[in-house]
Amino acid sequence: MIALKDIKVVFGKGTPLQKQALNGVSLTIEQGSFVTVIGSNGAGKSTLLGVLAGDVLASEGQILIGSTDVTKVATAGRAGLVARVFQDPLTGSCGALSIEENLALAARRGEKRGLSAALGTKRREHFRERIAELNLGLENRMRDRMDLLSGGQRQAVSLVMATLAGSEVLLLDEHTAALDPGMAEFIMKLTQKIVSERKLTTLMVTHSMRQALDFGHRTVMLHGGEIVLDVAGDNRKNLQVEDLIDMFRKMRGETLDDDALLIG
Ligand SMILES: Nc1ncnc2c1ncn2[C@@H]1O[C@H](COP(=O)(O)OP(=O)(O)OP(=O)(O)O)[C@@H](O)[C@H]1O
Repeated sequence: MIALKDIKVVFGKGTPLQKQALNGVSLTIEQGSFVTVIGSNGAGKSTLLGVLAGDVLASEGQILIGSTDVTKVATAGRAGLVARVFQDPLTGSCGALSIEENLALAARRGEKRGLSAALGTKRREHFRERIAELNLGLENRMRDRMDLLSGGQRQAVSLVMATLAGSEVLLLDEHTAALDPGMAEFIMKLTQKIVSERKLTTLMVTHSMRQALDFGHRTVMLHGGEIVLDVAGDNRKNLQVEDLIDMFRKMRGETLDDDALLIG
């Protein structure tokens, strides 16, 4: 379970560039629930994921993950609680390390022991099995450097990495946006499988209205650092992509001439 209570985030406080990125966001997400997060550029989506991951500290408010108050806990202190996959496949894994070394590091998140202790024969076999489940043939390339993989292969490995430390919360920051349509579809199927099998509490930021409605249990729209839409159940089932695009138009007070981008 995640609970955000009246979260405010101000960047550059007291400077001419002061920006209120989140303005009183309250959100409770049940264990195992999958929430899609939409909103126009600058709405506060990445900041919302940032306050959950700990790399942005809230100026006001309280954050609970399970029963732990993490409001003042920085990223390293939340590593075993929260996993994150980024838009850029190069972020979140180390290109100079092999697939199995990256997996070993991910499995050790939140712990202090080194890499060599993490790569015993049993663990190597376990990692190999997890990677074989992807059906991408990467189990035969466990000692290849990560930077030899395609963007999609790397995102697939990143998703496996996100599950290894036993975190209950998964944050997905437009993690299919840089992939071709076929690979994006593969990664979304994999995401759904992992989230439901492991009952992960998940927030997925997306610019695709289709993705926002097709995946997960609930959709939240941010605008100007506030939640302006929060739908689940039948209300969400009855929503069409066009309805969301209309809402974007109204929020922005303008006509979108790039609707195709949002539909995709
Ligand atoms: N580190 C920072 N310093 C100053 N301002 C920031 C910082 N991070 C974000 N902002 C500002 O806070 C606001 C919210 O940004 P955020 O990145 O959360 O939006 P977003 O909804 O993720 O947008 P996008 O869809 O463009 O990624 C924006 O106005 C942004 O310029």
